[in-house]
Parts: sequence; structure tokens; C-alpha cells
Amino acid sequence: MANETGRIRVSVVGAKGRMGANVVKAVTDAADTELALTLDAGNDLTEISPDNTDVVVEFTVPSVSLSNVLTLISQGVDVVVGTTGWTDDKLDQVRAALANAPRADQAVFIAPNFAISAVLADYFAGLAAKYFESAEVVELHHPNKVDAPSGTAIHTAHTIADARRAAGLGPVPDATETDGGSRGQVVDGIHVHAVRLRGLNAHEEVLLGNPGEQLSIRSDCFDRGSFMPGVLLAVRKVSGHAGLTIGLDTFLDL
Ligand SMILES: NC(=O)C1=CN([C@@H]2O[C@H](COP(=O)(O)OP(=O)(O)OC[C@H]3O[C@@H](n4cnc5c(N)ncnc54)[C@H](OP(=O)(O)O)[C@@H]3O)[C@@H](O)[C@H]2O)C=CC1
Ligand SMILES: O=C(O)C1=N[C@H](C(=O)O)C[C@H](O)C1
Repeated sequence: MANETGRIRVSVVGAKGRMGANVVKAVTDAADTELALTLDAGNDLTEISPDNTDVVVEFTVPSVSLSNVLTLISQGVDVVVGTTGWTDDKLDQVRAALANAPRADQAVFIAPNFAISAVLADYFAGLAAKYFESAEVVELHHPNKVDAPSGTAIHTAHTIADARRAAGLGPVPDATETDGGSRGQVVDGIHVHAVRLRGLNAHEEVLLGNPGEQLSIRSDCFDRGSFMPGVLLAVRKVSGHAGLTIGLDTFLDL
């Protein structure tokens, strides 16, 4: 979708945040998008409508994202979401809202990660998982992050678990009898470990092991600019994909 200038009008929710501020700059700088409204906590999302906006980009906090997305659907605009914290129940609520949306072709796109390195790490982990007895995920982030483990790590754990199930693999080998929390969170049978360290930005390592060998798949996003090509790709694609779409891999030729 585009306006009479040929540019996609993009509003940003969470515009003053770390990601939102980068999105405002990316949308302003790109030739085929133009910045519409910028909103943050305390602003009224019903200011956003098809009169001023084609696509909304939402980067806020997990506790408010569902409510924001439901409001934006009822406002009749397409939405690209980068905020984490999505459960099956929340996704079902989005699907139900889309089924009753003002426009029949309305679209919501949610991505756990917009960086090509992270999307490929997840994809490669899914390809490799069936060949290894053991699999664990380590995610490492800046200490200002409010959620752990990361949305990306949760997604990667499910990707690995799905591949293991499809290959008929059983549980990962683990003789641990006492833990005290040191073995991380178990997501779909896969242990996920979260590091929070000043100096880091967003990193993930998938460890796959067999007797006598190991494969490591690692993504390092040193700068939030790494997410912007993926965000802009989603902004350009979302309006052609009615309903709920999840994961940037759906817009890549993998
Ligand atoms: N998918 C991806 O590729 C990526 C996803 N993320 C995810 O994006 C989310 C945001 O991360 P980040 O930018 O670092 O977080 P920040 O805390 O820097 O930004 C969040 C922003 O949302 C605002 N906000 C809070 N509540 C509301 C509300 N009800 N309505 C509108 N705005 C609100 C905050 O305002 P205030 O501070 O005033 O409360 C703040 O400006 C996280 O879930 C993170 O995990 C991050 C990087 C990449
Ligand atoms: O909060 C962050 O910074 C990030 N959040 C996302 C996540 O939880 O997976 C994506 C990326 O890891 C950066």
C-alpha cells in the first residue's frame, strides 16, 4: 500500500524507545516510506487511522503489546510488531481480532527478530538439529532488557524441538540431579540460558553436540541498525499478506 506520493505512510508506536527511535530514523531515511505519527506511553492510539497511516511499527514492552495491536487492528491499519512476549493464546487473540477487522485484507506481521543473522541462525539450527543428540541455546543481551529468555531464543528452542520431533529424536541426554536454576529455562525440552552483560547488545549461540564433535551457530547483532533492513522489508511486505504472519523467514527466499 502507498499514498499518492508512492510512499508508505508509517506510524511508530514506542517511538522514543531504543528500537522505536531507530525505526523513526530508518523510515525517515528510506526513499519509499514516510513518517506519519510517533506515539509512546500515554498517547492515544486511536489517533492512528487509515486517513494518516498505512502501516504501524510497534516496538514497546511485552506487557502492553497485545493491547496495542488489538487497538490498532480495530483502527483499520496494518501492523508490524517487533515486541516480544507472544504466547499461543495472545496470537489467537490477534487472529480473532483480524477475523473481525474493519478491512477484510488487514494484516499483522510479528517477528521475534528482524536481523538477517538471527533469522538465519534460527533457520540453520532447524536444519542441523536432527543430526545431533544434544542441543542448548544461549542468548546474551544488554542488561536493560526486561524479558528473559529472549523472544528469539524461545523461537529457536521451538524450531529445534520441532526438528527433533520430526526426526523422531527423544529428550536431550542430561544426567543432572541437582540444578538450583543453573541449567536455564526449559523451553519445549530445550535448555535456554540468558546472559545479561553491560557491553552486549543482542547475541545468540546454538550449541549442538554429538560424541566427539560440536556445531556452534552464532548470531551477533552489535548495533540496532542491524534490525532495520528487516523492519523495512516487513513494512513493504505486510500489506500484501492478509491475516497474521509470523517470522521474517516468510519474506526471505530461504
Ligand atoms: N524483533 C526484533 O528484531 C527486536 C525486538 N526487540 C523487542 O522490542 C521491544 C522493545 O525493545 P526496546 O526498544 O529495547 O525497549 P525500550 O524500553 O527502549 O522501548 C520501549 C518503548 O515503548 C514505550 N511504551 C511503553 N508502554 C507503551 C504503551 N502502552 N504504548 C506505547 N508505547 C509504550 C516506552 O515508553 P516509556 O519508556 O515512556 O515507558 C519506550 O519508549 C522488546 O520487547 C524487545 O525485546 C528488540 C530488538 C529487536
Ligand atoms: O530486547 C532486545 O534487545 C532484543 N529483543 C528481541 C528478543 O527478545 O529476541 C530480539 C533481539 O534479541 C534484541
